[in-house]
Amino acid sequence: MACRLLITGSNGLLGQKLVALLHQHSAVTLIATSRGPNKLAALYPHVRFVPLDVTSAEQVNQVLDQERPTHLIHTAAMTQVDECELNREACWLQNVTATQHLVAACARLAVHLTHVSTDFIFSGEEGPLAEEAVPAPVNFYGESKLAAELLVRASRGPWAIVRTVLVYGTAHNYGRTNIVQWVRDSLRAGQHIEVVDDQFRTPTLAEDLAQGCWLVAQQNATGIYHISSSELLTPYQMARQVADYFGLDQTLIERVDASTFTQPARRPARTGFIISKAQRELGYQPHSFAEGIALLARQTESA
Ligand SMILES: NC(=O)C1=CN([C@@H]2O[C@H](COP(=O)(O)OP(=O)(O)OC[C@H]3O[C@@H](n4cnc5c(N)ncnc54)[C@H](O)[C@@H]3O)[C@@H](O)[C@H]2O)C=CC1
Repeated sequence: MACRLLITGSNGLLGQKLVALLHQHSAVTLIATSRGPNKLAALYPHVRFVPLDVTSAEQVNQVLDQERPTHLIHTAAMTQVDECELNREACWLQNVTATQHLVAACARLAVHLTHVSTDFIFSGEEGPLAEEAVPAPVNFYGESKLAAELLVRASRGPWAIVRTVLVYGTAHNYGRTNIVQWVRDSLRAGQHIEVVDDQFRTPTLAEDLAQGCWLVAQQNATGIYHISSSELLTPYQMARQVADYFGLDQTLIERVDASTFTQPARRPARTGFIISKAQRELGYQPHSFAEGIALLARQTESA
């Protein structure tokens, strides 16, 4: 299938992984878009880049009219949960209003839209969750992402929603850490860390999420898909695996409850996904957390 794929948020973690996955694909013409300058210009000079702030309806329409994609993967979002809680207007604009613009433009031009969503639309009482589970967000980020989902689901055009969980990975010029590097670097520095053992997630390797989004777009799949790993782990269990892999001092890791931390936004306790629909229908096959650690080690350890 020849496809013109437009990616929003191409400077972000998932956006970068999608570009890395698809930049040499013979059947794909990539159009990377992002707010601000292209962070991938030096790495992938042959990939077309168009600046796009998705909160502007005018820019969205202009870029889609000009680029005429057949598929669009919408990764751009305000993703920092506490920031969303504290700055609700900006969060709504970036997560909901922007999605509204994209839904309208994609429906108008019959572009297949893959929208990326989150486990944080759920209350976290009964994970792991299947696609049919009933959403009930416990924080503003979750509310905004649920509102965006509802806009996508009401679209007259072809749409899919990929929900994911606790994404970890490394990206170029990215400035944010992840659970694997945070634990490794803290323990290497001899720092004591407190890690929660009463929240459950199925952590997602960023490369797997990119693969899942691509499988959806490539197959013109429609509907909702849960894309993560299949291992339900607490951050404490993840930290122990990281320490084990790198041969670091486990006694520096203190097991705590989430109530130890005061954070602006509440976190759902038990999410994590059942991914059998994506495995069965799309052929999605995620890495284990142990494999993800090993991959990240290869990407980030100096020789
Ligand atoms: N990272 C995680 O643990 C999880 C992420 N998700 C979802 O996955 C998707 C991708 O997340 P990540 O790549 O990890 O996030 P990220 O924060 O690394 O990337 C998001 C990108 O969107 C860009 N962006 C924000 N507002 C924009 C605008 N108005 N116009 C253009 N670009 C804009 C940001 O600058 C950033 O580069 C998001 O929809 C997020 O809600 C869902 C669950 C967990």
